Parts: sequence; C-alpha cells; structure tokens
Amino acid sequence: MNDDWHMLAEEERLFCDVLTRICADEIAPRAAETDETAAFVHDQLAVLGQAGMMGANLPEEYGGGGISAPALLRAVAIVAAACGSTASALTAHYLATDSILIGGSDAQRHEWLPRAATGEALGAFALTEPTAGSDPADMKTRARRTDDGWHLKGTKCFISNGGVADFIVVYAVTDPDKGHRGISAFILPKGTAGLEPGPAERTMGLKGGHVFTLNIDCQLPHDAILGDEGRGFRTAMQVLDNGRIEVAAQCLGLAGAAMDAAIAYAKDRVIGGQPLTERQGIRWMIADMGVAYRSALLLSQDAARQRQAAHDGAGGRFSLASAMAKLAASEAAGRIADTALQLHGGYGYTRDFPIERINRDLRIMRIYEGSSEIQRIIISGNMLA
Ligand SMILES: CC(C)(COP(=O)(O)OP(=O)(O)OC[C@H]1O[C@@H](n2cnc3c(N)ncnc32)[C@H](O)[C@@H]1OP(=O)(O)O)[C@@H](O)C(=O)NCCC(=O)NCCSC(=O)CCS(=O)O
Repeated sequence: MNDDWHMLAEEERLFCDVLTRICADEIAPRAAETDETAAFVHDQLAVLGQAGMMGANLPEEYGGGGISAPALLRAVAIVAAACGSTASALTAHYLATDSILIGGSDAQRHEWLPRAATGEALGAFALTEPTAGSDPADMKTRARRTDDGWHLKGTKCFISNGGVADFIVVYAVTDPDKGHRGISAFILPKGTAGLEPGPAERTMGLKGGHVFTLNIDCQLPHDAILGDEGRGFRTAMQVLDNGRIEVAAQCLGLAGAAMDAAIAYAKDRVIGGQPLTERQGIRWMIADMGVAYRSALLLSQDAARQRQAAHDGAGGRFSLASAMAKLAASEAAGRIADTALQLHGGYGYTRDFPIERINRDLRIMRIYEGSSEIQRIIISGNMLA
C-alpha cells in the first residue's frame, strides 16, 4: 500500500498519530450525541487545545505548532473524521488567527495569537453579510474614525463561533469611495458593548459548530484596526486561500470516514449467503468512491504543497490550487457520502449509523468559504488570465 503522507516529517507523523488516538478516544465517541443535542463543541475544542491543534496553523514564534501545510491538511482531516462539528469550529478559529497572522502588526500577533494557540481564546471570522456573501467587496458594515478610535456598525451573518468566541475579526468599510481597497479588518473582543449575537442558527448539519448573526454597533480603540487601513480585503482573500484547503481537509476526513464505514458494512453484511462485497454493483460503488477520494486527496495535497512553498519564500498566490482543492474535495465528498449511504440501504438513512450525519455535515462544504460556483469563477479566471 502507498504511503499517502510520505511528505510529512517524522515529528509530524508522530503528531498525527497522537492526534488520531486522541480523536478516537475523546472526540469521535461524542459525535453522535453532539449532533443530537446540538451543544457547542466547547469540550472537544479544549481537548484539541491540549493536543496542540488550536494553534497548529501558526508559527512557533506565536505559540503555534509550526507544522507544514501538508501536515495541517492531514491533521484537520483526522479531526473531521472524528467529528465534523469540531473540525468546523476549529477551522473557523483558524480563519480568525490567520487574519491576525497575515494582516496584523507584530504587536497584535504577540497580543492575540499565543492565547489563541492554546485554545484559551477562541476566534471567529466575520466577513459575510446578509447582502454580501459571494461578493464580500459589497459589504455594508461601516467603520468610522472617532476621537476615541473607531465606531463599527453593521450586521454580519453565518459567522461560525461568532456568539461564543473570545475575539472576532470583523471586516468593515473604512472608505466607501475606494471599493475593495476601502475595506479594513478589526479585532472585536468578546463583551464589547454593542456586540449582540443572535441565537445560533438551526442548521441541517454541523450542529455542534454554531453559526450566528452578529449585530454590531461598537466603539473600539485606535489600535483595534488590524494592520494598515485599506488592506482588509486582500487579507480576507489570503485567509480564504488557506481556509479553502482546510475545507478540503474537512471533506477528506468526513468522506474518508463514510467510505471506510461503507467498506466495513459491505464486508460484514451477508445477503443470500454472500457478503455484499461479492456483488459487482457494490464493487463498482467502492471503486467510484476510491477514485473520487483519491482525486480529491491529490489535489488537496498539491494545494497544501503550494501553500507551503509560498510560505517558505517562493511567494505568489496559490488561489488556483486552493480553489481546485475545495471544489474537487467538496463535490467528491458529497458523492462519496451519498454512495456510502446508498450502499447501506435503509440502514444508512437511520440515525443508528454515522452515514446519515456525515451526509448532513458535508452539505455546507459546497457552500461556505466560497460556493462551488465561486470556486469555478476563481479557477476559470486564473486559467483565462
Ligand atoms: C470571487 C472573488 C475572488 C472575486 O473577488 P473580486 O472580483 O471582488 O476581487 P478581484 O478583482 O479579483 O481582486 C480585488 C483585489 O483583491 C486582490 N486579491 C484577490 N484575490 C486575492 C488573493 N487570493 N490573495 C491576495 N489578494 C487577492 C486583488 O489583487 C485585488 O487587489 P488590487 O486591486 O490589485 O489591490 C471574491 O469575491 C470571493 O472570494 N468571493 C467569495 C467570498 C467567500 O468565500 N466568502 C466566504 C466567507 S467565510 C465563510 O463562508 C465561512 C466563515 S465561517 O465558517 O464563519
């Protein structure tokens, strides 16, 4: 059998092995209950904090794990295979900390990232608005200078972790005449007067990873602006280049779990005196799942490798690779989970098997952090440039 993760360093393999054990012992056993109760995954994130996962995306200088992008891909997939809700809350936290890492000053990085890396401070990333989802440059949230600093006013929606986070990175318009160059990012700490999260949305899946509307009418100090004024849109786009690979990782974890469950079921289930695996139709399903999974894995690893190369000094964008990975992995994962459910027959439709939950958890992957249609726009734009 090929070693799919041959590119990882020895210590990264050990990190992933330990994480796999921790997820199997402490996170996976709670996934079905989390889905039933829809309780936020606080405890699971605390476990990940202990395991070093809350800062795995950050350099050691800021208290992070400093692991490579391919290792991060593998690690997020491991968490997602155990519990989709936990992986989604984790990667939303990464969007917030990546915003500070990419867009913040060194003082802001040192102030926020070490606490975020341990899990002591949970982050959220507030870009989307009710009338600006696919086109965030059209956002309406306004930040105005005041004598005391900044006044932020607007509404953000579909913000993972938003109502429970210790800090929220909010993107807002500082100069409406400058289009996307008039957007800046701000750090909004929990408890700021005028920050009012709505109730958690009632979602189809990822029920333990809550999503909120945020009503914002807040006064912030001068130093709440992240880095330079007017650089927020670029920061958000760079953060999403990373984030889309993490969505691909979630897809690999969830789809891999569905495929493994389907294979185990097909081996175990005897019909007419024969296991399901003796049936050609079932074998074709297994082959199709395997091809879809591997295609998604290879594109995701390619995107992670390009992310690492950019980080190591080659510079440049990896938006094309990231968009391809997200599109391929989210679409493949949807097909894999659907095939895995079909293979289970009526049992797959019940809550007695994890396949039903995985199908619901996966549906958002084709929508958040840029829908499949947005990924196609980015991909074709790059191909035609
Ligand atoms: C589809 C889009 C990429 C198109 O964006 P625009 O057409 O508005 O922007 P451009 O004209 O392409 O570029 C404007 C500006 O930005 C710079 N840019 C663009 N991409 C990048 C990048 N990857 N890295 C760095 N800089 C970038 C570009 O050079 C231009 O700069 P200058 O003018 O030259 O200075 C975009 O609209 C898009 O991505 N849409 C999807 C938005 C999305 O994914 N939203 C999801 C939000 S988060 C979420 O869903 C989950 C959150 S959670 O779980 O809580």
